[in-house]
Amino acid sequence: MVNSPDPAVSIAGLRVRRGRTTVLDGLTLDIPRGQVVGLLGPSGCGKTTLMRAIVGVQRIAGGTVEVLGQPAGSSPLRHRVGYVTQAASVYDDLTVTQNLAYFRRVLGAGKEDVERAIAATDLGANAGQLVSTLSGGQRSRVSLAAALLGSPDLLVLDEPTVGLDPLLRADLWGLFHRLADSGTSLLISSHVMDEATRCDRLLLMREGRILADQTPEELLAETGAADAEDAFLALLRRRHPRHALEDAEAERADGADTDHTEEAGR
Ligand SMILES: Nc1ncnc2c1ncn2[C@@H]1O[C@H](COP(=O)(O)OP(=O)(O)OP(=O)(O)O)[C@@H](O)[C@H]1O
Repeated sequence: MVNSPDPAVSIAGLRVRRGRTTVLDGLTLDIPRGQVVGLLGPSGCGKTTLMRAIVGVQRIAGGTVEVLGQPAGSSPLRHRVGYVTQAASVYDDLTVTQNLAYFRRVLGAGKEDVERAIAATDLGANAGQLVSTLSGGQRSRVSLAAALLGSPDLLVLDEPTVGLDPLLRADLWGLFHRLADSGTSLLISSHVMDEATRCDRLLLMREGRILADQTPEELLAETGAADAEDAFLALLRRRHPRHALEDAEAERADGADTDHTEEAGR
């Protein structure tokens, strides 16, 4: 983990509408450099939308997004930001090596990058295999390998560990931390709460808002919860207005003689 005073990403007052929905409504946050930052929250809370805004492919309705000191999506960032979407974005009718050789040429990265990316994602045994014959997990690792070409300064990975077995997940988190140790900044989304403790820092998101922006240790200490899932629920009760309202309504429905001692301590 490398600390730096300049954030990798700096977001102020970000508003995004998708269709008729306001998905992000005034989001402000910084993502530090050289750390593995987890973006966690339930399905539909806006994780992908936030990532799209950071890589500069999302139309925004207001606010600013700066990446590595430049406006998100600007041309100097083209080779400095790697993005892996949830859908594998590699060619089925090419082998792993052919895919990476193609993307390397597009990016203008060095030839040695192909071998390095294959080794980092543990795809050596599959290098000569057509992507159409790979398993889902192997295929998503090819997308990740493609994102590693050219050694980007910021990697934005949308649910990279979905569908992977526990051993592969552990290997990938090991790779993420090695990349962070060498100075890469990583933003990794997941809706699997038990991945929270693998991150240097966490952004917990709910309905387009950031509920928490802290280290896993701080989150557990602050909430007194045993794990990230419980911490998330505790934060929801404390901080999320809609749930606070629902709790209050439930209490009112319970009647005037309810004992509120426990509720007050939350
Ligand atoms: N193209 C679109 N048009 C309209 N609404 C959209 C569009 N894409 C996403 N949304 C809505 O925006 C909200 C946030 O979606 P987003 O994909 O950012 O969530 P997410 O947290 O990444 O979810 P998941 O974990 O399921 O990928 C959701 O309510 C979704 O229905």
